Amino acid sequence: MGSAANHLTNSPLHLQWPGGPLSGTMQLPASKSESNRALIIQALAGSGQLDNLSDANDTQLMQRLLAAEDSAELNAEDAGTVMRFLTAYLAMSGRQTVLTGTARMQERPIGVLVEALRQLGARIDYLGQAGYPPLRLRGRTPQPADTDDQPVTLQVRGDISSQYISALLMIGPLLPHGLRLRLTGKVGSRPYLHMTLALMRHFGAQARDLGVIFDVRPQPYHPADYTIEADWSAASYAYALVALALPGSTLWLPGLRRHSWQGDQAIVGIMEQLGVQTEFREDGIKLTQGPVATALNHDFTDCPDLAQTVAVVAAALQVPANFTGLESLRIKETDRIAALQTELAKLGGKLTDAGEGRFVVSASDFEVNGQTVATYHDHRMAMAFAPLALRGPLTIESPVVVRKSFPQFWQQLSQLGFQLAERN
Ligand SMILES: O=C(O)C1=C[C@@H](OP(=O)(O)O)[C@@H](O)[C@H](O)C1
Ligand SMILES: C=C(OP(=O)(O)O)C(=O)O
Repeated sequence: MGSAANHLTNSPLHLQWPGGPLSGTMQLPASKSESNRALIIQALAGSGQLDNLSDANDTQLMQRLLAAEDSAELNAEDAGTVMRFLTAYLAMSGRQTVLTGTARMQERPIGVLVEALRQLGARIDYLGQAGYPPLRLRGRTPQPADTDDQPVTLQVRGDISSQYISALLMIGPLLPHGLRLRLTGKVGSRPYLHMTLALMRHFGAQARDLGVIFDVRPQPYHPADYTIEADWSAASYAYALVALALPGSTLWLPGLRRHSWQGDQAIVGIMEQLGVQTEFREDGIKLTQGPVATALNHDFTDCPDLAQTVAVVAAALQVPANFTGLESLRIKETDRIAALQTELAKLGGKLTDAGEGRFVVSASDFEVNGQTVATYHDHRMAMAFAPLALRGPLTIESPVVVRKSFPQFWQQLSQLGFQLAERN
């Protein structure tokens, strides 16, 4: 399918729902988080078959850069996992290269990871602002710790991005005596750390969460096969569709598992309160409608990527909501708090900073009537707002942004019956 049919362009995309309940199947992409971990671990483990790798740009990019790892410069674009996981992988293998990314990536911090890798002997320079990409990797000097028989213990902040910790964990089995990470601060996105450990163990490593300490033994990976699960973060947009659609709407989502390694499966419980029921079947889940709660409270510390979807649905359904754990949203593809505030306001919704980490979602006259939603180079802005087209005509700017995690997103909406037209 070419990019024109998928609307992977910068022309604003006009969305309209012809009316009536929604039903059908949404084919989800594979999890980019699982895919990108499996690719790094496979590169360290040797052969083994990875099935259902994501077609997301973040994963295609990881594959391309791993295949080109001897290049003088590698561009991780806007992919956080690619930037962070490759930094650790390449630094530990002593590569000399430059790792860069988009202008936004150059504003996303990486100092915690670089500092930890330096303690493991990696020689890394900042080519721009200290603490941010681009980075020059200049090989690795073996550290005295390599000759002790104790694992290296590093203290790592857990309150900026869990991706630094995942990146370090995955190289742990290669260190002569393993690695111990002592996490400090409020640890965000912890389920992503457990996904990392689960995949590492699948490929033969010994790695455990001991609470404050994560412990990786110096046991090498072995090759294994793995089939990537469908993406629960992407599933959140299907939940939003069912929450916003007329009574009697249903959706079938193949490829999601009851026992998932993805923390964004938390969408099941959150959306139950916003009127979506989940039925697990052997090969996927069926979404149907149910009662809507009168209010919603949720802490997004463990599942930051769901916050935009849930904020938009709560505002549209006029369910007053209290959110906490949104700290990391300001350093993602855009400042997601600011982006949500601006775009919800166009529709009559509000995201108010109530202080001490609490945000309130509210809406008085929420109406979708032809507004244009800006996307700020953020796939999740496009996909979180698009389901509102069930409530009225809507235009999404720069629909191409979805390619980061869900390149078939617009095609899937079209197959469900949405009318899509590019505006120039
Ligand atoms: O490890 C991962 O695959 C991810 C971790 C999370 O980032 P943070 O740890 O920076 O919150 C999440 O937001 C991102 O989309 C994917
Ligand atoms: C934050 C995200 O990705 P990353 O940090 O990997 O760029 C995301 O996909 O929402």
